[in-house]
Amino acid sequence: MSANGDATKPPTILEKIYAQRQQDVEAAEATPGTRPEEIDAYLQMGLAPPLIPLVPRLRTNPSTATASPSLSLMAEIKRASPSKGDIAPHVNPARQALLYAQAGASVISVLTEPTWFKGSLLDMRLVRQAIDALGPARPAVLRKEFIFCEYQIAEARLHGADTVLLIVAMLTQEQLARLYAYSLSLGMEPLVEVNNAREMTRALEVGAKVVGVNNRNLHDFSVDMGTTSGLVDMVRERDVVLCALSGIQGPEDVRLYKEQGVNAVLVGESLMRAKDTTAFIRELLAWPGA
Ligand SMILES: O=C(O)c1ccccc1NCC(=O)[C@H](O)[C@H](O)COP(=O)(O)O
Repeated sequence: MSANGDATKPPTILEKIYAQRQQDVEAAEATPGTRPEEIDAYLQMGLAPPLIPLVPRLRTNPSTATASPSLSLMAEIKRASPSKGDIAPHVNPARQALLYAQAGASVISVLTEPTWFKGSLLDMRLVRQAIDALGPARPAVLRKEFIFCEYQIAEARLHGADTVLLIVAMLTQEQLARLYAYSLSLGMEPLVEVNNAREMTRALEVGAKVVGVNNRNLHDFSVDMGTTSGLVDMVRERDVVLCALSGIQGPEDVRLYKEQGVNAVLVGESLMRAKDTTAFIRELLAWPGA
């Protein structure tokens, strides 16, 4: 990842996370049992659990049959974050995922970064195991990570992810195209995250079918809910699922996005802090009978 272009400036949070994750991945790749060739061997043995495809899953939710347009929920397991510190450090991710799934979430997003978000691959694996009991209508599992290499994608697939996050701001166009293609080769349509028109153009150039616009600027933490609204026109005539990510706090945010043609919302902190998760999801999405 290129630094912020000025060696005299302190690194941004995204640059710090990226540097730490590089060290973490190097350590995992050097550890007997989790070396890249071992992960590949497990995948080739068919040990990764079966996938469900992301796009059809995102096009289905409790209001699909009745409401037009309808909007899907990507519900996040988020123990902590760099901007807010601890949010729900002691959450049981499997139980939380079941609550999300039973309330109608199409995707469960699991932050697996340990240092700032207190997440892990074990959290994601437990989420997958818990929702497997729901059968083929289960939500898809998203590995929410800072991905820069094939290893992290292979690891995600082995541990039960149906999709992975690719953050355009972290990757060169060559890396983005390569990792997008690699994820597809494992059967996973990635969620490609952008924050401005230039990044949206890059996501569309590699053929992304699911694009998330992050309302949070990952360099300075500022949240601008208009970021997603400002990019809707770039995908209006395309076969792209457009998702609004970050900062969503209540039904008014969701209603506006739905009117503007946004297809899904990804919600973390406000879901983790909700006293009654199911009631909050009902209120947020206004799904009939959900
Ligand atoms: O949440 C942060 O503080 C953060 C900081 C730096 C990089 C990524 C960050 N969050 C990851 C996410 O994308 C959010 O967890 C996700 O969009 C949900 O956001 P929210 O609903 O605002 O919790």
